[in-house]
Amino acid sequence: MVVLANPALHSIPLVGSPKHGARFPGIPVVDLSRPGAGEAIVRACEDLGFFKLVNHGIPAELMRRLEAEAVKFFSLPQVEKEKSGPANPFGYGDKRIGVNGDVGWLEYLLFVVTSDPLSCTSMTACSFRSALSEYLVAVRKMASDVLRSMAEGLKIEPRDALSKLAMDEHSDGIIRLNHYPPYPQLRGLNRSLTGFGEHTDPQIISVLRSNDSSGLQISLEDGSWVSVPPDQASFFINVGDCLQVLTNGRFRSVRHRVAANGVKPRVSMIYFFGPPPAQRIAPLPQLMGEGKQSKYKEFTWGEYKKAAYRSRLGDNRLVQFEK
Ligand SMILES: C=C1C[C@]23C[C@@]1(O)CC[C@H]2[C@@]12CC[C@H](O)[C@@](C)(C(=O)O1)[C@H]2[C@@H]3C(=O)O
Ligand SMILES: O=C(O)CCC(=O)C(=O)O
Ligand SMILES: [Fe+2]
Repeated sequence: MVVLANPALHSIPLVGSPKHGARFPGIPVVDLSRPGAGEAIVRACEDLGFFKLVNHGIPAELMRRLEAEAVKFFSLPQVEKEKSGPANPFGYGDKRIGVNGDVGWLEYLLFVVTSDPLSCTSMTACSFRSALSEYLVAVRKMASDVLRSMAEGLKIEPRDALSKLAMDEHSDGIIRLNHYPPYPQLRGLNRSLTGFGEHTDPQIISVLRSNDSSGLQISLEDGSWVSVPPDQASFFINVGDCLQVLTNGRFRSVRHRVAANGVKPRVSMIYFFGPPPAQRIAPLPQLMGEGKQSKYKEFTWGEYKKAAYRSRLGDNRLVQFEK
Protein backbone atom coordinates (compact mmCIF):
# COMPACT_ATOMS: atom_id res chain seq x y z
CA MET A 1 0.00 0.00 0.00
CA VAL A 2 1.43 3.41 -0.97
CA VAL A 3 0.93 6.26 1.48
CA LEU A 4 2.02 9.88 1.26
CA ALA A 5 4.77 10.59 3.77
CA ASN A 6 3.16 13.73 5.13
CA PRO A 7 2.22 13.61 8.80
CA ALA A 8 -0.59 16.08 8.18
CA LEU A 9 -2.31 13.41 6.11
CA HIS A 10 -2.34 10.79 8.88
CA SER A 11 -0.96 8.26 6.35
CA ILE A 12 -3.95 8.37 4.05
CA PRO A 13 -3.54 5.63 1.39
CA LEU A 14 -3.32 6.45 -2.32
CA VAL A 15 -5.64 4.77 -4.83
CA GLY A 16 -5.18 4.22 -8.56
CA SER A 17 -7.88 4.79 -11.17
CA PRO A 18 -9.95 1.69 -11.89
CA LYS A 19 -9.60 0.18 -15.36
CA HIS A 20 -13.00 0.09 -17.00
CA GLY A 21 -14.14 -3.50 -17.31
CA ALA A 22 -14.80 -4.08 -21.00
CA ARG A 23 -18.08 -5.79 -20.18
CA PHE A 24 -19.43 -3.13 -17.79
CA PRO A 25 -22.38 -1.47 -19.55
CA GLY A 26 -22.33 1.64 -17.34
CA ILE A 27 -24.29 2.93 -14.36
CA PRO A 28 -28.02 2.16 -14.74
CA VAL A 29 -30.16 5.28 -15.14
CA VAL A 30 -33.72 5.30 -13.78
CA ASP A 31 -36.20 7.91 -14.96
CA LEU A 32 -38.53 8.37 -11.99
CA SER A 33 -41.19 10.01 -14.15
CA ARG A 34 -41.66 6.95 -16.38
CA PRO A 35 -44.13 4.11 -15.82
CA GLY A 36 -41.45 1.36 -15.92
CA ALA A 37 -39.37 2.97 -13.13
CA GLY A 38 -40.14 0.27 -10.54
CA GLU A 39 -38.84 -2.61 -12.69
CA ALA A 40 -35.73 -0.60 -13.63
CA ILE A 41 -35.03 0.13 -9.94
CA VAL A 42 -35.36 -3.56 -9.02
CA ARG A 43 -33.01 -4.63 -11.83
CA ALA A 44 -30.39 -2.08 -10.79
CA CYS A 45 -30.64 -3.01 -7.10
CA GLU A 46 -30.22 -6.71 -7.93
CA ASP A 47 -27.30 -6.19 -10.34
CA LEU A 48 -25.32 -3.42 -8.67
CA GLY A 49 -27.16 -2.08 -5.63
CA PHE A 50 -26.73 1.33 -7.19
CA PHE A 51 -28.35 3.56 -9.81
CA LYS A 52 -28.58 7.10 -11.06
CA LEU A 53 -31.93 8.85 -10.76
CA VAL A 54 -33.11 11.42 -13.32
CA ASN A 55 -36.36 13.37 -13.61
CA HIS A 56 -36.53 13.22 -9.82
CA GLY A 57 -38.52 16.43 -9.45
CA ILE A 58 -36.11 18.25 -7.11
CA PRO A 59 -35.46 21.83 -8.27
CA ALA A 60 -31.79 22.40 -9.17
CA GLU A 61 -31.94 25.58 -7.12
CA LEU A 62 -32.40 23.62 -3.87
CA MET A 63 -29.30 21.53 -4.56
CA ARG A 64 -27.23 24.55 -5.63
CA ARG A 65 -28.23 26.53 -2.52
CA LEU A 66 -27.23 23.78 -0.13
CA GLU A 67 -23.97 23.23 -2.01
CA ALA A 68 -23.18 26.96 -1.86
CA GLU A 69 -23.89 27.03 1.90
CA ALA A 70 -21.68 23.99 2.43
CA VAL A 71 -18.86 25.58 0.43
CA LYS A 72 -19.24 28.76 2.50
CA PHE A 73 -19.00 26.73 5.72
CA PHE A 74 -15.96 24.72 4.56
CA SER A 75 -14.22 27.98 3.53
CA LEU A 76 -14.33 29.31 7.11
CA PRO A 77 -11.07 29.44 9.09
CA GLN A 78 -10.27 26.06 10.67
CA VAL A 79 -10.79 27.39 14.21
CA GLU A 80 -14.32 28.48 13.30
CA LYS A 81 -15.19 25.09 11.76
CA GLU A 82 -13.78 23.26 14.74
CA LYS A 83 -16.25 25.02 17.01
CA SER A 84 -18.77 22.60 15.45
CA GLY A 85 -16.61 19.56 16.17
CA PRO A 86 -15.24 17.05 16.78
CA ALA A 87 -17.72 14.69 15.10
CA ASN A 88 -18.65 12.22 17.82
CA PRO A 89 -20.31 11.01 15.70
CA PHE A 90 -22.24 14.22 14.80
CA GLY A 91 -20.77 17.63 14.05
CA TYR A 92 -17.75 18.82 12.06
CA GLY A 93 -15.08 16.24 11.29
CA ASP A 94 -11.70 16.62 9.63
CA LYS A 95 -9.96 13.54 8.12
CA ARG A 96 -11.15 11.22 10.91
CA ILE A 97 -14.15 9.11 9.94
CA GLY A 98 -16.01 7.56 12.85
CA VAL A 99 -14.20 6.88 16.11
CA ASN A 100 -12.33 3.67 15.29
CA GLY A 101 -9.26 5.02 13.51
CA ASP A 102 -10.48 5.47 9.91
CA VAL A 103 -9.12 8.46 7.99
CA GLY A 104 -9.67 10.06 4.60
CA TRP A 105 -8.82 13.20 2.67
CA LEU A 106 -12.02 15.04 3.53
CA GLU A 107 -13.80 17.25 5.99
CA TYR A 108 -17.50 16.93 6.70
CA LEU A 109 -20.58 17.88 8.64
CA LEU A 110 -22.77 15.11 9.97
CA PHE A 111 -26.22 15.76 11.41
CA VAL A 112 -28.99 13.59 12.73
CA VAL A 113 -32.29 14.43 11.01
CA THR A 114 -34.90 15.05 13.67
CA SER A 115 -38.61 15.65 13.18
CA ASP A 116 -37.63 19.32 13.43
CA PRO A 117 -34.71 19.49 10.97
CA LEU A 118 -33.83 23.03 12.02
CA SER A 119 -33.05 22.11 15.61
CA CYS A 120 -30.24 19.71 14.65
CA THR A 121 -28.14 22.38 13.03
CA SER A 122 -28.00 25.09 15.64
CA MET A 123 -24.26 25.30 15.00
CA THR A 124 -24.63 26.59 11.45
CA ALA A 125 -25.71 29.93 9.99
CA CYS A 126 -29.37 30.70 9.48
CA SER A 127 -29.14 30.64 5.66
CA PHE A 128 -27.45 27.22 5.89
CA ARG A 129 -30.24 25.91 8.14
CA SER A 130 -33.01 27.03 5.83
CA ALA A 131 -31.26 25.60 2.71
CA LEU A 132 -30.72 22.32 4.56
CA SER A 133 -34.25 22.17 5.87
CA GLU A 134 -35.83 22.72 2.42
CA TYR A 135 -33.46 20.21 0.86
CA LEU A 136 -34.31 17.55 3.47
CA VAL A 137 -38.05 17.95 2.96
CA ALA A 138 -37.69 17.61 -0.83
CA VAL A 139 -35.31 14.61 -0.68
CA ARG A 140 -37.57 12.83 1.83
CA LYS A 141 -40.51 13.12 -0.55
CA MET A 142 -38.39 11.89 -3.47
CA ALA A 143 -36.96 8.95 -1.47
CA SER A 144 -40.47 7.99 -0.48
CA ASP A 145 -41.45 7.94 -4.18
CA VAL A 146 -38.37 5.83 -4.98
CA LEU A 147 -39.22 3.28 -2.25
CA ARG A 148 -42.86 3.10 -3.37
CA SER A 149 -41.75 2.58 -6.92
CA MET A 150 -39.35 -0.12 -5.70
CA ALA A 151 -42.23 -1.90 -3.90
CA GLU A 152 -44.24 -1.70 -7.13
CA GLY A 153 -41.32 -3.22 -9.05
CA LEU A 154 -41.08 -5.97 -6.44
CA LYS A 155 -44.86 -6.46 -6.73
CA ILE A 156 -45.37 -6.22 -2.97
CA GLU A 157 -48.36 -4.83 -1.10
CA PRO A 158 -48.87 -2.55 0.66
CA ARG A 159 -46.94 -0.17 -1.59
CA ASP A 160 -45.60 1.68 1.44
CA ALA A 161 -44.05 -1.50 2.94
CA LEU A 162 -40.55 -0.04 2.43
CA SER A 163 -41.18 3.69 2.48
CA LYS A 164 -42.90 3.60 5.86
CA LEU A 165 -39.74 2.15 7.45
CA ALA A 166 -37.69 5.09 6.22
CA MET A 167 -40.31 7.82 6.67
CA ASP A 168 -41.71 7.02 10.12
CA GLU A 169 -41.52 9.88 12.61
CA HIS A 170 -39.01 7.78 14.61
CA SER A 171 -36.95 6.80 11.54
CA ASP A 172 -33.22 7.28 12.00
CA GLY A 173 -32.14 9.71 9.28
CA ILE A 174 -28.67 11.19 8.92
CA ILE A 175 -27.44 13.90 6.56
CA ARG A 176 -23.79 14.21 5.67
CA LEU A 177 -22.05 17.00 3.75
CA ASN A 178 -18.60 15.97 2.55
CA HIS A 179 -15.84 18.23 1.18
CA TYR A 180 -12.80 16.65 -0.48
CA PRO A 181 -10.29 19.53 -0.76
CA PRO A 182 -7.67 19.94 -3.48
CA TYR A 183 -4.23 18.47 -2.85
CA PRO A 184 -1.81 20.11 -5.34
CA GLN A 185 1.12 17.75 -4.52
CA LEU A 186 -0.79 14.96 -6.30
CA ARG A 187 -0.49 16.69 -9.67
CA GLY A 188 1.31 14.52 -12.22
CA LEU A 189 1.32 11.43 -9.96
CA ASN A 190 -1.67 9.86 -11.73
CA ARG A 191 -2.94 8.72 -8.33
CA SER A 192 -5.70 9.86 -6.01
CA LEU A 193 -5.92 10.05 -2.25
CA THR A 194 -8.42 7.92 -0.40
CA GLY A 195 -11.21 10.39 0.31
CA PHE A 196 -13.67 7.97 1.86
CA GLY A 197 -12.46 4.39 2.17
CA GLU A 198 -14.44 1.45 0.83
CA HIS A 199 -17.55 0.50 2.79
CA THR A 200 -21.23 -0.29 2.58
CA ASP A 201 -23.84 2.03 4.07
CA PRO A 202 -25.68 0.40 6.99
CA GLN A 203 -29.12 1.98 6.35
CA ILE A 204 -31.99 1.20 3.92
CA ILE A 205 -31.01 3.54 1.10
CA SER A 206 -28.64 6.50 0.77
CA VAL A 207 -29.47 9.37 -1.56
CA LEU A 208 -26.36 11.12 -2.85
CA ARG A 209 -25.88 14.30 -4.79
CA SER A 210 -22.50 15.83 -5.63
CA ASN A 211 -21.01 18.68 -7.61
CA ASP A 212 -19.39 17.93 -10.98
CA SER A 213 -16.17 16.55 -9.50
CA SER A 214 -15.39 12.87 -9.96
CA GLY A 215 -14.27 10.44 -7.27
CA LEU A 216 -17.12 8.10 -6.41
CA GLN A 217 -16.41 4.46 -7.29
CA ILE A 218 -18.52 1.36 -6.81
CA SER A 219 -17.49 -2.25 -6.57
CA LEU A 220 -18.97 -4.83 -8.93
CA GLU A 221 -19.82 -8.39 -7.92
CA ASP A 222 -16.43 -9.65 -9.16
CA GLY A 223 -14.66 -7.20 -6.82
CA SER A 224 -13.51 -4.81 -9.56
CA TRP A 225 -14.06 -1.06 -9.16
CA VAL A 226 -15.73 1.31 -11.61
CA SER A 227 -15.82 5.11 -11.54
CA VAL A 228 -19.20 6.81 -11.39
CA PRO A 229 -19.21 9.81 -13.75
CA PRO A 230 -20.42 12.77 -11.68
CA ASP A 231 -23.68 14.50 -12.60
CA GLN A 232 -24.73 17.45 -10.48
CA ALA A 233 -28.27 17.43 -11.90
CA SER A 234 -28.98 13.85 -10.82
CA PHE A 235 -29.09 11.78 -7.65
CA PHE A 236 -27.38 8.47 -7.00
CA ILE A 237 -29.11 5.84 -4.87
CA ASN A 238 -27.20 3.20 -2.86
CA VAL A 239 -28.75 0.05 -1.49
CA GLY A 240 -27.72 -0.20 2.19
CA ASP A 241 -27.27 -3.25 4.45
CA CYS A 242 -30.85 -3.07 5.82
CA LEU A 243 -32.38 -3.26 2.37
CA GLN A 244 -30.19 -6.25 1.53
CA VAL A 245 -31.67 -8.01 4.58
CA LEU A 246 -35.25 -6.83 3.91
CA THR A 247 -34.97 -8.46 0.46
CA ASN A 248 -33.24 -11.57 1.89
CA GLY A 249 -30.11 -10.85 -0.13
CA ARG A 250 -31.90 -10.24 -3.44
CA PHE A 251 -30.64 -6.63 -3.46
CA ARG A 252 -26.93 -5.93 -3.02
CA SER A 253 -25.67 -3.49 -0.42
CA VAL A 254 -23.13 -1.82 -2.68
CA ARG A 255 -19.50 -1.38 -1.64
CA HIS A 256 -18.29 2.06 -2.61
CA ARG A 257 -15.48 4.54 -1.94
CA VAL A 258 -14.32 8.01 -2.91
CA ALA A 259 -10.95 8.70 -4.49
CA ALA A 260 -10.10 12.38 -4.00
CA ASN A 261 -8.49 13.48 -7.27
CA GLY A 262 -6.79 16.38 -5.48
CA VAL A 263 -7.46 18.81 -8.34
CA LYS A 264 -11.10 19.80 -8.30
CA PRO A 265 -12.76 19.89 -4.89
CA ARG A 266 -15.66 17.46 -4.52
CA VAL A 267 -18.69 18.43 -2.48
CA SER A 268 -21.31 15.78 -1.80
CA MET A 269 -24.46 15.59 0.28
CA ILE A 270 -25.86 12.24 1.33
CA TYR A 271 -29.12 11.55 3.13
CA PHE A 272 -29.05 8.13 4.82
CA PHE A 273 -32.50 6.68 5.43
CA GLY A 274 -32.48 4.36 8.43
CA PRO A 275 -35.49 2.71 10.10
CA PRO A 276 -36.66 3.45 13.67
CA PRO A 277 -34.24 2.02 16.30
CA ALA A 278 -36.79 -0.51 17.60
CA GLN A 279 -37.64 -1.78 14.10
CA ARG A 280 -37.03 -5.50 13.61
CA ILE A 281 -35.00 -6.02 10.43
CA ALA A 282 -35.91 -9.26 8.65
CA PRO A 283 -36.86 -10.26 5.10
CA LEU A 284 -40.29 -8.92 4.12
CA PRO A 285 -42.78 -11.83 4.32
CA GLN A 286 -44.17 -10.69 0.93
CA LEU A 287 -40.82 -11.62 -0.63
CA MET A 288 -40.49 -15.02 1.00
CA GLY A 289 -41.87 -17.92 -0.97
CA GLU A 290 -43.36 -20.82 0.96
CA GLY A 291 -40.80 -22.59 3.13
CA LYS A 292 -38.10 -20.07 2.29
CA GLN A 293 -35.70 -19.36 5.14
CA SER A 294 -34.17 -16.04 6.10
CA LYS A 295 -30.45 -15.85 5.42
CA TYR A 296 -30.05 -13.61 8.46
CA LYS A 297 -30.43 -13.77 12.23
CA GLU A 298 -33.06 -11.48 13.72
CA PHE A 299 -31.98 -8.04 14.86
CA THR A 300 -33.32 -4.54 15.38
CA TRP A 301 -31.90 -1.47 13.66
CA GLY A 302 -30.74 -0.23 17.08
CA GLU A 303 -28.71 -3.43 17.58
CA TYR A 304 -27.28 -3.29 14.06
CA LYS A 305 -26.31 0.35 14.38
CA LYS A 306 -24.58 -0.26 17.71
CA ALA A 307 -22.52 -3.05 16.15
CA ALA A 308 -21.83 -0.91 13.04
CA TYR A 309 -20.47 1.96 15.10
CA ARG A 310 -18.03 -0.42 16.81
CA SER A 311 -16.70 -1.60 13.43
CA ARG A 312 -14.06 -0.20 11.09
CA LEU A 313 -15.27 1.49 7.92
CA GLY A 314 -14.26 -1.30 5.53
CA ASP A 315 -15.58 -4.20 7.65
CA ASN A 316 -18.34 -6.46 6.35
CA ARG A 317 -20.91 -5.59 8.99
CA LEU A 318 -23.57 -8.04 7.84
CA VAL A 319 -21.43 -11.12 8.16
CA GLN A 320 -22.02 -11.45 11.94
CA PHE A 321 -25.77 -11.39 11.31
CA GLU A 322 -25.72 -14.10 8.64
CA LYS A 323 -27.06 -17.52 9.58
C1 LIG B 1 -16.09 3.98 10.72
C2 LIG B 1 -17.35 4.31 10.85
C3 LIG B 1 -17.92 5.57 10.29
C4 LIG B 1 -19.39 5.22 10.20
C5 LIG B 1 -19.56 4.49 11.52
C6 LIG B 1 -18.42 3.48 11.42
O1 LIG B 1 -18.07 2.93 12.67
C7 LIG B 1 -18.86 2.36 10.44
C8 LIG B 1 -19.94 2.87 9.46
C9 LIG B 1 -19.64 4.29 8.97
C10 LIG B 1 -20.81 4.91 8.19
C11 LIG B 1 -20.71 4.72 6.67
C12 LIG B 1 -21.95 5.36 6.02
C13 LIG B 1 -22.25 6.76 6.58
O2 LIG B 1 -21.30 7.69 6.06
C14 LIG B 1 -22.17 6.76 8.13
C15 LIG B 1 -22.66 8.10 8.70
C16 LIG B 1 -22.91 5.59 8.68
O3 LIG B 1 -24.06 5.56 9.09
O4 LIG B 1 -22.09 4.50 8.72
C17 LIG B 1 -20.76 6.37 8.53
C18 LIG B 1 -20.40 6.38 10.02
C19 LIG B 1 -19.82 7.72 10.50
O5 LIG B 1 -19.14 8.41 9.73
O6 LIG B 1 -20.02 8.04 11.67
O1 LIG C 1 -18.92 11.69 -0.60
C1 LIG C 1 -19.32 10.82 -1.35
O2 LIG C 1 -19.48 10.97 -2.54
C2 LIG C 1 -19.71 9.45 -0.77
C3 LIG C 1 -19.41 9.35 0.70
C4 LIG C 1 -20.00 8.15 1.33
O3 LIG C 1 -20.05 7.09 0.75
C5 LIG C 1 -20.54 8.26 2.69
O4 LIG C 1 -20.47 9.38 3.26
O5 LIG C 1 -21.03 7.23 3.22
FE1 LIG D 1 -21.25 5.62 1.83
